[in-house]
Amino acid sequence: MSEERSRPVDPQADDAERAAESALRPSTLGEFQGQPRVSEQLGLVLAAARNRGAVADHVLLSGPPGLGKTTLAMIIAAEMSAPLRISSGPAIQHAGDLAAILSGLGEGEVLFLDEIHRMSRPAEEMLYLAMEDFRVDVVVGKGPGATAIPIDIPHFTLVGATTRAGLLPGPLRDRFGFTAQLDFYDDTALRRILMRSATQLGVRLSTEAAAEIARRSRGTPRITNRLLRRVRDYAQVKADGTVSLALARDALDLFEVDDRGLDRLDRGVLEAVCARFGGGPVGLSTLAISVGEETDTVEEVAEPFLVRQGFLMRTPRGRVATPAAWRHLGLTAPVGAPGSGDDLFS
Ligand SMILES: Nc1ncnc2c1ncn2[C@@H]1O[C@H](COP(=O)(O)OP(=O)(O)OP(=O)(O)O)[C@@H](O)[C@H]1O
Repeated sequence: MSEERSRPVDPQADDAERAAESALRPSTLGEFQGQPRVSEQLGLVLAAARNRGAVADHVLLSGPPGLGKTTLAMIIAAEMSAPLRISSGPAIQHAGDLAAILSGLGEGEVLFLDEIHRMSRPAEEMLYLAMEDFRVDVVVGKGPGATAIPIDIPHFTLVGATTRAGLLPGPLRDRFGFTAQLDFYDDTALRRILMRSATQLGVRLSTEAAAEIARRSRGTPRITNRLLRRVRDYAQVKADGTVSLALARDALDLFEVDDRGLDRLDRGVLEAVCARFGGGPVGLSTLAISVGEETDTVEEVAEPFLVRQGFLMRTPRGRVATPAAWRHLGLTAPVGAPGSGDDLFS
């Protein structure tokens, strides 16, 4: 398990966690919380396909990890009463891998390709034809004598998922009939997810405790459910299993997730910028050394959330703490420092 993977606020999951998650997945669009626009649009697309007796258009789901792409793929298959096949871009390195998957599909099935942006180029080109004409060209032979034999494949719905829609080549993006960009969830949606998951797990959760866990979940259902499991563990060991507000706070404090969802790494980065570098600007590599982490970890794991929360700015001269960062740490910015009120923020 990597260092980041052991963070309670890591938006990614390993296989063991995915298995634990499967019990908590909503199975219908009605149960899927949040993302109201995506839900409504997708509901319409699927209902229209059902009414026509046709397979649904190909769907592209994009957004950060843990926001529900896999869950939506499962819901699409369930709503279309179709079996779901699951594969991923990294598993398809040769066009032949994809040809095998496609020719093994049944009529109307849903194929979920996670991390579709990581598929190999030849496989991607095969997918264009498959998506458009439900056909694959299998190349037989080599060199000048090679011939492409067209093979019809069943009509299917491709659900592609990517964390980086911008990395998808235009021709692939254009072949999806419906594209949904998933956004971070608001606290109301996360609270609803929590109340449902708590019922599923047999945890008695007060509404105040749910609000507290939601607030610390970084807008990500995966983190919400993980924090709930840890709070549940704490409640089972330290109390009678009932989760009150005070108990939720104690549990989350123990796991070092603060009241805005920052963990030890995030706070370490902010504290370094403020306390050691006077609020910045400080260069990425200096910052990484001062918190004892790799630059990649600081840049890819901690910073995106800190920037999104308005605690940190990336400037051409380096990282700079905002007034909100000083306030969050309970520190006062020295006069003249970024974030002190008499500088660029004032
Ligand atoms: N809208 C939602 N309502 C209820 N639960 C949700 C919702 N979205 C996600 N979840 C829960 O969050 C967890 C993670 O969701 P999911 O695996 O679908 O995310 P993902 O976007 O596919 O992540 P990754 O990109 O890492 O594959 C699951 O346990 C799922 O049940």
